[in-house]
Amino acid sequence: MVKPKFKGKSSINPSNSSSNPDRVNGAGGNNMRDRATIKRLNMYRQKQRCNSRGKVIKPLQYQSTVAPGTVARVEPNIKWFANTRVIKQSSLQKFQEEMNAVKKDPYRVVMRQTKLPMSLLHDRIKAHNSKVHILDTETFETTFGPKAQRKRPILSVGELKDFAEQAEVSAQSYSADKDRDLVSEDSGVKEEAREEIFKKGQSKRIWGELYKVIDSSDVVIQVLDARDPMGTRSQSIESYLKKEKSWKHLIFVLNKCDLIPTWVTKRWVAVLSQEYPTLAFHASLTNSFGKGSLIQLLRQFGKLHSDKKQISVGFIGYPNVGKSSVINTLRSKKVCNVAPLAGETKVWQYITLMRRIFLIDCPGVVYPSDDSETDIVLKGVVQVEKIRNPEDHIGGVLERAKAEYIQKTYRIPSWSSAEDFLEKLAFRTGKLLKGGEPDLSTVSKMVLNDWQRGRIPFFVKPPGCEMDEENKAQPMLEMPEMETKKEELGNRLEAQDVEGASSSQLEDQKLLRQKKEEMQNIFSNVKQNFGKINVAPEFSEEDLVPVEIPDILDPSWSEDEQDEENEEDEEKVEEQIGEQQEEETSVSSLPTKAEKRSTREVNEDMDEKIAKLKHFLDRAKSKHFSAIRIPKGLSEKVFSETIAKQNGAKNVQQKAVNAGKKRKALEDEEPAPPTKLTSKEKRSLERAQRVKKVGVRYYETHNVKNKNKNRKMPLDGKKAKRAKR
Ligand SMILES: Nc1nc2c(ncn2[C@@H]2O[C@H](COP(=O)(O)OP(=O)(O)OP(=O)(O)O)[C@@H](O)[C@H]2O)c(=O)[nH]1
Repeated sequence: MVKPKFKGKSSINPSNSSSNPDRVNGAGGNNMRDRATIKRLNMYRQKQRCNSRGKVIKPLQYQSTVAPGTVARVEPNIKWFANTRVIKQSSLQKFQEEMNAVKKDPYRVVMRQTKLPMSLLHDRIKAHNSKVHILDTETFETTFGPKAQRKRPILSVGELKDFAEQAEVSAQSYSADKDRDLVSEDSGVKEEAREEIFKKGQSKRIWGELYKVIDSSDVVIQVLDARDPMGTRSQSIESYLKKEKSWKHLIFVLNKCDLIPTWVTKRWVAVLSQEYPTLAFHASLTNSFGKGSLIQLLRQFGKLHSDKKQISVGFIGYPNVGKSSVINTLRSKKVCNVAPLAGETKVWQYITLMRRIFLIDCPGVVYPSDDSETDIVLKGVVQVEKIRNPEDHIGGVLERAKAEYIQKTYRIPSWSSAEDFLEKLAFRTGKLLKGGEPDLSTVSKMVLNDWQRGRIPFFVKPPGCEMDEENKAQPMLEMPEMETKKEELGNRLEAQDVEGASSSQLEDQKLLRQKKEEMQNIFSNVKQNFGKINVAPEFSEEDLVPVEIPDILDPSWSEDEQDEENEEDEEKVEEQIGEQQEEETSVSSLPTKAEKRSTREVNEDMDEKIAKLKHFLDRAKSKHFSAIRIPKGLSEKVFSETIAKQNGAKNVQQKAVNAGKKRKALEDEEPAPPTKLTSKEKRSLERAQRVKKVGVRYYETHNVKNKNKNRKMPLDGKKAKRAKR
C-alpha cells in the first residue's frame, strides 16, 4: 500500500502515481482510473504485518476487531469469488448411494429435503435413445395385454408401405413458397413492411370485440358484400362457430344487393345457402329489400328460444359491408353511425329491435388472408384519404371493372395504362397541379372513392354462372340446397353412428340434427322475391341476364306486411311514401324489359321527390327554422302525381294481363280519375292533405319573452323566404 506522505497540514498527496487516488494529471489523460477504483485496488494489494513471533502488528484494513454492536465488514478477498462448492466425484457418488438407500428405506425419512442438494440425486442424464422401462412401472397386462389402457399414437396408415407412399405424396405436393418455416439465405433484400393502415381491422382489440359479440349472441349474422361475397367471408370464424359454439345459429346476409344484377344475387344466395341459410338484403331507410324476411326470421328464432327472456343477434363481418346499415334498416331509423369509411363502428353496441330481440353491432373485422394491398384497398378496408400512393391501386380497379363501365362512368374512351387513364381523367376533370401537370394522386383518390361507394358497377361472378341456364331462371328460390345439405348431414351422422360413438357424442349429434331440422322449418317459410330489388347501376346487356320474375308473390308471409308492421311508429308521411314505394315495386315486377326501364325512371322520379320531402321533414324536426312549409304547389303536385301513378300502376297491371298495351298504359301520365276511391286510397288522400304543413310556428309553441299572440307572420317577404329556404 502506498503510504500517503505527510505534507504539513494538507493530507492531499500531490504525486502523479497511478495508485494515488488524489492525483490530478496522470499519464492516462481522460482515461485514468477513478478514485474509487484506485482505492479498491489498493485495498486488494495490502498485506498484514506480523512480528517474528507471528503476532499481527498491523492488521489489514477492516481486519481489526471492532467493539460489539458496531457494523463489521468482511475482508474482501479473491477467494470468496472462487467456486467453493466443488466436491470430488467419489464424494458425490457416495452421497448419492447413501441418500438413495435412505430414500428407499421405508423406515427412514430424509429430513429437510429443501436444504439438501437433492437435485444431485436425480441429475443422471438419460441418453436420448435409452430404452424406456415401461414394465418397471406398469404391468404387462395394462401395457400390452388385451385390456391395455396405454395410449397408442394415431397413425393414418396401417402399414409401412402406405406410410412411405403418403410421405411421397406430401413431398410431391410440397411448395417452398408456402413453407413458412423454410430457412433461406438472407439475400439482403427484404419486402418493405406493410403500412399500418393495411392492418386495419386486425388488431387484438377488434378481435376482442368480435369474440365479445359472438359470446353474447344466440344468432350470429355474417354480413357479406354482394359484390364480393367470398372475399368478405371468414371461413375461420365459421369453423370456430361450428366447432366451439355449435349451439349458436349462423346465417348469412348478402347486403348491397342493389349494386349487382338480380340474377347474380339469386345465384349467390343459392351458392351460399348450401352452407348456411342466406338472405339477400338491401340496406336503406327508404327503399330496403329483405327487411321483412329478416325480421320474421329473427322472430322465429325468438320463438325457438322461448325459454329465454330475450335473444341477442350479433352482426359480424368485414368493415364497410353495411352491418350498421342493416341494423338501421331493421329499426327504420338511424340508431348506428354509418359512413362510407371503414372502421366507423369502433366498439360493440346493443340495440333493441323488439321487446325480446336485441341486436349487437360489431366493428368490422379483417380475417387473416393472403390479400395484397390492392385487394385490401378495393375491399374498402382502408380509408382512401390515408393511402400514401393511391395511384398504385388504380391498375386493380381497371382490371376488375369492365372497361365499358369505366368508359361510361368517367367518359374516357380509351387508355393504354393506368397512368394514361389517370392523366386523361385529370385533364378531363381539371385536376391539375402547378404548371398544368396532372394531379394523379387526387384523381386516383376520386376513382378509389367511387369504387368503394359502388359508383363503378362491379361484381364477382358466382361459381357456375356460365352453365345451367335453367337454374338461373328458377322463379322462386325455396332453398332446395338446404334439403340436400340436410340429407348429406343425416347420412354423415348415421355413418358416424355406425362407427360407434360414445353416448355423449350421440347426444351431441342428436342435438345438432334437431337444430338443423328447426332451422329447416324456419327457413322453409322464407321466400324472397328478388324481382323487387331496386338495382341502381346500369349494367350492360351481357351482365343483365334476364331473370324470370314471378307475377304473383304469395309467400306464407309477405315482406310488405312486415314492412308495414314495423313502420307503425314512423311518421305518417313516411308511411305514405312506403305505400307508394310498395306500389311502385310491384309494378317493377312486370316482365318485359322496356317496361322495366320505364318503371325504373318512375322509381327514380319518386325517389327524388321522396328525398325532397324527407329533407324538408328533417329540417322541420331539427327545429332550425321557426316554420317550414312545403310549398303548396309542390306537395299538391307530388301527391296528385302519386295517386295518378298508383292508379296508373293498377291500370298497367290489368292491361298487361289483358292485352299488349302495357307501354301505353305506363306512359299515360294522367289517367281518368277513378270513379270510386277505395278506403286505402281515401286514407292516403287524407294523409296527403294533412301533411302539407309539416312545420310549426316558433312563436306559437315557444314561451319567449316578446311573444306576441296577435302578431301575424308574413308569408311573403323576408321571413317567408327564410322559411322556404
Ligand atoms: N348501395 C348500398 N350501399 C350500402 C348498403 N348497405 C350499406 N351501404 C353503404 O356502405 C357504407 C358502409 O356502411 P356501414 O353500415 O357503415 O358499414 P359497416 O359494416 O357498419 O362498417 P364498419 O363500421 O366499418 O364496420 C355506407 O356508406 C352505406 O351507405 C346497401 O345495401 N346498398
